[in-house]
Amino acid sequence: MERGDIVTVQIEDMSSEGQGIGRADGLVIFVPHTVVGDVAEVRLTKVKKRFAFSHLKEILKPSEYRTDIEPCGGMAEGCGGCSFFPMEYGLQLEVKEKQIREKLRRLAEIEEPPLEPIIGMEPEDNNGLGCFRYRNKAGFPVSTGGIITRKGGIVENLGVPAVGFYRARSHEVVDAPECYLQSGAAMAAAAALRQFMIEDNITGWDPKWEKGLMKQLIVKTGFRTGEVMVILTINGKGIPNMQKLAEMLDDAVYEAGYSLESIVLRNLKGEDTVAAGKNVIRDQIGDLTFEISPASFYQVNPVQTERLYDKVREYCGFSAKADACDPSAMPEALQENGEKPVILDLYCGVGTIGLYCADEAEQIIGIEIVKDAVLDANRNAVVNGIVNARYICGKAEEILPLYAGQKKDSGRTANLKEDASVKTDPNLAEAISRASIAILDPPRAGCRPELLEAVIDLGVERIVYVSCDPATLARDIKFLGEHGYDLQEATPVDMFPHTAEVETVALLSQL
Ligand SMILES: C[S@@+](CC[C@H](N)C(=O)[O-])C[C@H]1O[C@@H](n2cnc3c(N)ncnc32)[C@H](O)[C@@H]1O
Repeated sequence: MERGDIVTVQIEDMSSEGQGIGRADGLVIFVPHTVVGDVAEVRLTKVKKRFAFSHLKEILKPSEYRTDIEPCGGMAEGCGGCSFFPMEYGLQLEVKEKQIREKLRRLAEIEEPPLEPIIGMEPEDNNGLGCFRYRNKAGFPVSTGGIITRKGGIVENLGVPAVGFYRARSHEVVDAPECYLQSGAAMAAAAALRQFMIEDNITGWDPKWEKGLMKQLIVKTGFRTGEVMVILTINGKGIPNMQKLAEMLDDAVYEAGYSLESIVLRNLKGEDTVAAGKNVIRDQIGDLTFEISPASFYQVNPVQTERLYDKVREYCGFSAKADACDPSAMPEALQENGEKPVILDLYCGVGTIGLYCADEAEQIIGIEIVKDAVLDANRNAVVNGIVNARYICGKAEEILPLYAGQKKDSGRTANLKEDASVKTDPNLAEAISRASIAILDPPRAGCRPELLEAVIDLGVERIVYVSCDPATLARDIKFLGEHGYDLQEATPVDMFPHTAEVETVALLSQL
């Protein structure tokens, strides 16, 4: 078969990027915008030895698993964000669970992975919106279809402002007056910015010439507090008529039922300046309050975050948040004397997971690379009256090995590994040497081997691994398995309905 051939395929499976997978003439064929059970006519666009990519020409027979919900305006325009949207939500969950099982089989080499059923969203979640409008963070790229520089240096827009999303597999910005995933506050702020750009003839970022003012709008919403932060990434020092924009954003967010608490300008180097209001917004998870800075990570699906963190508590050996610690579920060494464990919260962000478990810990020690997030984490401990949490700013894979090295070399302190830039604190070193639980929640790339080796050297009893990429999770589980930590159980949590993304929490312990 070759490029340009027209082929009929039955879709049998889904790829981790959300494309349908069919077979013809011994070739695996990836087909966008299809669902398991569809029969589709496709044109091959790239043909390799074993697989081919294709363009969907026509659905000849629709799958029974197709949703009957109309796509939103953005999707109709080609927004590539919701690749799982055509599938009924129940099938989305099945596909995600299957993908994790297969990754654990293939990459972690576990024949029968101990995988629990995926935790999906319920129809009554999110004030009855179920698995829609669940996101508390929206990032809208901005464009005016390019810009042109006239004689005399006057810069003009070539098109009208689009505040939206990238077209699938491209950097073209698609305007999206509607999106099924974003909060009302995010969509209202996007509409206000679009209107302001039209009225005040503001230029949009043009990547070709690296010119134009407005590059990106980010809206963070505290679902439990209603507080909203708007971050505008701009190519310049300020926005002409900023006061007018601030008022338009404030009115729009208020009308949507939220409260605009902060407007931040971010330059192209990623440096933030508060243009109006506060430098943080607040939100709540369970009975705890969190302050979140512009640059800090915060989980995007608040309903599922509580379920995710409750699963983390369960895997740490703690019972549900409101109940007392269940001693029979605690790490063995701690069961005898009823001691509480020292918990490492690695890649801790604003401290959420560790602080959520702090009532059952002797001490929480968090490590995080983003300085503002570490400052947030320290304040969040204080805001919640938590006194047993400490935070270190730096790369987890550099900091933890320094401390783990001390435990390994104990008795030979003269030979301690020392890094000129990072001084180890003897009190922290003593606490870290007694850590019995390590919570790992790395970015998509997973953990560096140096970090995993340090966790292994510390000899913790439990590793609770929270992952947003099943492939790197499976790779790290394999590594940990080779060093004495067995996968006991894993639970997928659907943090990102309608997209191909999925979160997993895994419990590993020593053999
Ligand atoms: C997936 S987030 C998890 C944050 C937090 N546990 C939560 O639930 O909100 C990953 C965090 O790791 C941080 N990070 C990324 N690379 C890191 C590194 N090498 N060392 C420490 N932290 C890192 C990011 O800034 C981010 O806050």
